[in-house]
Formats: sequence, structure tokens, C-alpha cells
Amino acid sequence: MSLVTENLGKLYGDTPVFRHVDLRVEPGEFIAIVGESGVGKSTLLNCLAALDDWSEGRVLHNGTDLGTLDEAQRAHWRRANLGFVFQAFHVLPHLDVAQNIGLPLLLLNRPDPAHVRALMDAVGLEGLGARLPAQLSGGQLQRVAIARALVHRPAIVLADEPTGNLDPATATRVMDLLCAQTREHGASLVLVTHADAAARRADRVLRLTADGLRADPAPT
Ligand SMILES: Nc1ncnc2c1ncn2[C@@H]1O[C@H](COP(=O)(O)OP(=O)(O)OP(=O)(O)O)[C@@H](O)[C@H]1O
Repeated sequence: MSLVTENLGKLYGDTPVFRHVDLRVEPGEFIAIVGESGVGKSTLLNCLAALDDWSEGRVLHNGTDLGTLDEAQRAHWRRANLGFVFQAFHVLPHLDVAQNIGLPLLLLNRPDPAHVRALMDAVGLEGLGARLPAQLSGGQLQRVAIARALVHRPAIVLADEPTGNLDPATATRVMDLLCAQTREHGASLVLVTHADAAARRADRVLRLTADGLRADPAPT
């Protein structure tokens, strides 16, 4: 169940963001992607999720070429295989915490309130199920986003700066949670981050440049 890019490139008009990206994410592997601001890390993550279109190359999951799927097929693939933690949380403001976390299961016709409650306990949101997102702190919202990305036990979790807006102590807790939960589920984790502390936990750290993705020396 590996996620692979082959010679992936993304251009806006004639202007390349990145090219020649060859990536292989093995099952259960944790990869951190680092790189300068604006180099295209979020864009790459969106391509891996087939949320964005690419200009060159291929994205394959378990042999399926995601570029050959139409929008409905991509949405179906995402629902079944992917958890995505967005930089800006993307929780739905009119749904309460439990409903937000349970949404991926609902979309798969597999509602499981007991599992949602257990996951809320695991991420430290016990007792907050009936709260609306507006009534939560930034760290709590981030944990809602993580729980929602994990609730359907996806094979792949993609996380875009999940600790970007958090204080160091909360960032550590959020990373503990993300690592523990993905390892427990045997999921692959691809994390985009500027934080050395987060990258240090990864099996591999890769640096994105305009000309590809290369192993990065381990941060000290
Ligand atoms: N719709 C668009 N049209 C043209 N250029 C765009 C568009 N969207 C993004 N870009 C450019 O693509 C590049 C990659 O953006 P992206 O957000 O992926 O970078 P990033 O590495 O994640 O940055 P950061 O670390 O600051 O979050 C940027 O230079 C951005 O200006």
C-alpha cells in the first residue's frame, strides 16, 4: 500500500513550483518534508491527496494512478484511504466536536459513536463532544482535526504544519498524539513542518527544492 510519486512536477502557467519529485512512502513509515517557505510543500501534500492537480509525472497509490481518476473517484479514494490534517484545521463550524470527528465514518456509512468517544478520550477531548469549534482553544481544535483525520483508520495520514500555531508544550502533545495514533493504526504519516522538533521524530526527513526532494541531514 505504498504511495509513490514519479517525476512529479507542478507549474502555474509556465512557472514551475517544483519538478522531478520522486517519493515513495512505505506502509507505516513517517516522513517529514521540510523546505523554505513558498517552495511548494503544501502544494506537494495537496497533490499526494489528489486535492490539487499536477502538471508532470504521476501519483500512484497501491498501483492505482490517481491521475486517471475523475473527481468522484478521487473523493471516494480519499474517503477510504486518507486522513488529512490541514494547516487551518478546516473543522466545520456548525457541527459539534463529536460530529466533526465522526464525519469521515458517516461519509463511509460506518457511524461508530463508541469509537469516536474512545478517540476523543485518547486525544484529550473527553467531555467536549457537544462543544462547537468556536468554543475551543487552538490546541483543542488541532486535536479535533487530528482525531478526524484518524477516526476511519486510514492507511495514509497527511499533515500540513499541524503544530504551526501552537505553543511548544501543546505542539509536543499534539505531535505525541499524532505519532502514537498513526503508529497504533499502522498508518503512513507524511508531515510538512518547519519545526525541527517535529521533523526529528520522523523515520526520514526530506527537503523539497525547486528541483526535487532529497534526504535532509538530521537536525541536531
Ligand atoms: N493559484 C496560484 N497561482 C500561482 N502561484 C501559486 C498559486 N498557489 C500557490 N502558488 C505559489 O506556489 C508556491 C508554493 O506554495 P506552497 O503554499 O505550496 O508553499 P509552502 O512551501 O507550503 O510554503 P509555506 O512554508 O510558506 O507554507 C508559492 O510560491 C506560491 O506563491
